[in-house]
Amino acid sequence: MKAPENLLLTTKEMGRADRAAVERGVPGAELMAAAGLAVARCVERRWAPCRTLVLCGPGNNGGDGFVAARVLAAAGWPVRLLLLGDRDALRGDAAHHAALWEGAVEPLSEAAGRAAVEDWADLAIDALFGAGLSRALEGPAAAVVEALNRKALPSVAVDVPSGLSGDSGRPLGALCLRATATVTFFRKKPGHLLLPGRQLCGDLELAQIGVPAAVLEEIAPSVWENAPPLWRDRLRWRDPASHKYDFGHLLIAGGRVMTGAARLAARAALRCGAGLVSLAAPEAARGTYQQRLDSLIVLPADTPEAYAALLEDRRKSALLLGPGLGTDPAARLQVEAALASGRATLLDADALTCFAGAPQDLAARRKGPLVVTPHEGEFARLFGERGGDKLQRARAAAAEIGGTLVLKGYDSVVAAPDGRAAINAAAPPELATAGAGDVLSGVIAALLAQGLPPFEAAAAGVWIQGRAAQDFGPGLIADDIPDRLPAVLSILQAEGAA
Ligand SMILES: NC(=O)C1=CN([C@@H]2O[C@H](COP(=O)(O)OP(=O)(O)OC[C@H]3O[C@@H](n4cnc5c(N)ncnc54)[C@H](O)[C@@H]3O)[C@@H](O)[C@H]2O)[C@@H](O)CC1
Ligand SMILES: Nc1ncnc2c1ncn2[C@@H]1O[C@H](COP(=O)(O)OP(=O)(O)O)[C@@H](O)[C@H]1O
Ligand SMILES: [K+]
Repeated sequence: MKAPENLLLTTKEMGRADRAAVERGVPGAELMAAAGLAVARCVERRWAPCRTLVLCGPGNNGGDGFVAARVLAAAGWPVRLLLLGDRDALRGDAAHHAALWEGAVEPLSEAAGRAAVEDWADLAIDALFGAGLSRALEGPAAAVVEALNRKALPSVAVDVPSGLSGDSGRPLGALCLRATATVTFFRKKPGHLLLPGRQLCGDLELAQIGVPAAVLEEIAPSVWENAPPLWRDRLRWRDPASHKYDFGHLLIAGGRVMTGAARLAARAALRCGAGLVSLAAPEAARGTYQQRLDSLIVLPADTPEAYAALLEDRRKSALLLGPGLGTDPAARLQVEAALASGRATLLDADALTCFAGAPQDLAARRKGPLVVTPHEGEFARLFGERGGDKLQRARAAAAEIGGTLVLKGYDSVVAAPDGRAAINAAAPPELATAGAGDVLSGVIAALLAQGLPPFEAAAAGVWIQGRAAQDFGPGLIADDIPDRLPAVLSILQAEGAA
């Protein structure tokens, strides 16, 4: 299985992993002991001993809390433990570890929870609900989470902050803990990476607790955190025998007015290793396109027919349309010609708007590999308002158009039509600037031109663009990104060779 270390598990899949581990002879109580120990170690690493309130729920998340409380108390920390529900109602491994806790078990009522937070605790461990949360927080759990958030008390959440869905990254009701840190086990969940979950988790730590990686084979999950192991071996590097045509020829369609967008894409594509980059443009704009980028080939395309004629050269291995293209009928005809050519095609921005409200038309015209890169606004324009979380919407839309879809943002989702998906968690918010998406489209299109399959090209492109913008800080503009791409590529090349 590809990149198993980056796989994300839904809460249901994590439950299966847990059961599969037990079936393979790893006792559940040991998994819980390791989970609680990891939580305690996280606390010890981050804070000096201080008054620590452990909030335990009625399920196994609470069981982890009992273990963490025991470890910290044994190390001399002042610990109070408040339990939601009846101690006698605890089952299985949670009951086992509760029995090993020698301190007091105080009932968690609304008043007791609030008072402990307001008058006593320096720090809280949230072991109320994890994967088993099935509805909005209410009663004492809601009251204590509300008090924690109001006081902004430092907190470590076990598995997920209570109130959050580990699958969607959204709170199940109005309330969710805003944790300082979250410790999760075996593999991350989509809700740890999707917004707002990623921010509600605070710093995320992943702990290995003894679940054997082999259980992943029977579960066969298909969602990953986007990272190089998923696609690094597909990247192409030059060697002494290399010829520019080995690295593909990308053709970008340039519009008449917004010429900066396609220029940004072209510069990024050249920096990302495409052997040749050509830009087809109407006469009025050709001079502008040629400025400041001598390695770009500018070709005449005054009509959709002239553009289509350029596609007869079979060496053009990928097509990019959208940035600055315009949305007039001629633009739509150009996009149709590209789709009909069967060439690997990336559609962004205006090229997607040409199919507003009619994704079925796009799907019907597609003859070859396709990547589309909408932001939320373009997504809504193309597909209409859709329900579901970001991951669900991206996967459904990708299946519908038969192409790979990148739903952009801080938590970009890359979804393939076969159900594979990657969630990106390595993009700085400074990318929220005009033209950053044009750079992304150039990066992905360059990888398509070099022969990467659409899902890998899109996932790699999203990661590479994010990394190139990392650590720049305030003031980043899209023009800064292309020239920072080579450094990212050098690192990837070195890692691949290692
Ligand atoms: N590999 C694993 O899966 C492991 C899981 N462990 C822990 O086990 C947790 C999952 O345990 P559970 O499945 O028991 O689930 P939880 O402990 O998250 O919660 C389940 C319980 O809460 C109740 N409940 C759900 N929503 C409620 C609400 N809004 N108000 C009141 N009660 C509510 C349910 O009826 C059930 O009794 C994980 O999050 C993790 O912390 C660890 O013990 C280690 C191993
Ligand atoms: N808050 C954010 N954090 C991280 N990345 C972001 C954020 N907002 C936007 N981006 C990224 O910046 C790029 C913006 O693309 P887009 O909205 O198409 O802009 P434009 O059309 O101006 O180029 C995308 O790669 C997107 O994922
Ligand atoms: K929790």
